[in-house]
Amino acid sequence: MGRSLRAAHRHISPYPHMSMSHFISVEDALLHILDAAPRQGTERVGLSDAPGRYLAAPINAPADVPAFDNSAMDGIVVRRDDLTALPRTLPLVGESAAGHPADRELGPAQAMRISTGARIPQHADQVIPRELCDFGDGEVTVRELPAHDHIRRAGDYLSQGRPALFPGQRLDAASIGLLASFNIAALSVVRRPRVTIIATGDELVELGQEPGPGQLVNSNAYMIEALAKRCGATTRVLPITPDRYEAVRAAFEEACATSDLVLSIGGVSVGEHDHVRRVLDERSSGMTFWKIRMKPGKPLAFGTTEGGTALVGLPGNPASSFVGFQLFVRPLLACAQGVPRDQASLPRVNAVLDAPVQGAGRRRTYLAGQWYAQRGVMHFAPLSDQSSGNPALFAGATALGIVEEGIDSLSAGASLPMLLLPGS
Ligand SMILES: Nc1nc2c(c(=O)[nH]1)N[C@H]1C(S)=C(S)[C@@H](COP(=O)(O)OP(=O)(O)OC[C@H]3O[C@@H](n4cnc5c(N)ncnc54)[C@H](O)[C@@H]3O)O[C@H]1N2
Ligand code: MOO
Repeated sequence: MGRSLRAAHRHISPYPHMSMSHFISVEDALLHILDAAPRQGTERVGLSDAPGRYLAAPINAPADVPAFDNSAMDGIVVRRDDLTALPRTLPLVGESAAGHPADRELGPAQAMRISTGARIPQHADQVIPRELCDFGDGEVTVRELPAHDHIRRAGDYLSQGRPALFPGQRLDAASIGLLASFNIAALSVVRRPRVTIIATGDELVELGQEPGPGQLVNSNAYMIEALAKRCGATTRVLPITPDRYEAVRAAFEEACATSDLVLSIGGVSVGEHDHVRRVLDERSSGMTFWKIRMKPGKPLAFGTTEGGTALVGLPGNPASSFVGFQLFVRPLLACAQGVPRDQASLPRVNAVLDAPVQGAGRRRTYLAGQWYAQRGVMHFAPLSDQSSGNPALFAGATALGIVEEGIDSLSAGASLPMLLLPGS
């Protein structure tokens, strides 16, 4: 794939006179990126270190769940055949409590106290919740027969050997609980992708330094690092790289040696000091594209090295970097960790727009906003200043509203799709 796309890319002039029809669509860009997602190896981790990791191999139930027939209610346990006529009084012959199963079987015309989760004694086949019983001295009267037997049979939830968790599944609290119930203390997960972040720009100063005239803090590196960590990666942020071709090339060289993914920030547009694209092209065995029909985030470069490292050049504007990450890098990191493609992107739902918004002609527009639900209907409230240079834009955003290509404006009340941003 790389070779033919590289050829296609070479055929197209990549510079400013490039027409909009040569820009790649968001969907095509994503397909190319996911085709090149680096494959991660696996490693073993203890259960406490497993939350948020991605399962490497299926986990089958090692035994029936539940492991033994047990009661779903507090009450008594009887033989159903003894309750053909009600009310019926039966002698209480013992108890099966959780953790203390009865040491005897249940005989005919007998009842036994039982608690939720306690083992069903042999020959018993009906639990009666205590609300349907009257207790006397050493006996119990059953007033009513419930419709259900209130017994959780061995293997009802999962039978031994059945697949319970699947490769690519992110280990959340519930799956960690299930693994613990299987008595699994260590397991195989996908190795975390190693991401190196290269911020380029002579105007940048390191966090904690005082910006001089015309300078600003390298804030994007921290935003991108936070996002990459949230997506399961380990991260390394290189010192700020000046706007010199040799410096950008050296930074990429260093990063590629130890990374599954190199993310650069800035210097990817057409300015005289923008060197990322050239370096990325030189390092790639198949640079796949450069410009995407979207706003913000139009200049986004992608390639892969001979060694399989993915290279993404994110634009420098904070909103452009953020959107580029959410649309392309998030799914790339998810797929690299085994998530199926159709689950790798942000969830998309339809919403009602709260205020009028502008589109961007032939580019698809992504708007920062907040979602809320009112009477079962999802709404999208766009934030006020949608400038891609605004570092405050996405700080309060919970959704990305989408204005499709070719739509110049949408009025309040219009329907639009939106992507839901996960909290991070
Ligand atoms: N003649 C043209 N100029 C520009 C075009 C174009 O098509 N023709 N595209 C514009 C668009 S759209 C974008 S997006 C930007 C992207 O440019 P770069 O990726 O080359 O980014 P820079 O020029 O390096 O920086 C843009 C902006 O972002 C600030 N920045 C950069 N890095 C950081 C960082 N790590 N932390 C915080 N802020 C950062 C930088 O100071 C600039 O203000 O190009 C347009 N220009
Ligand atoms: O693509 Mo740029 O991100 O419009 O500012």
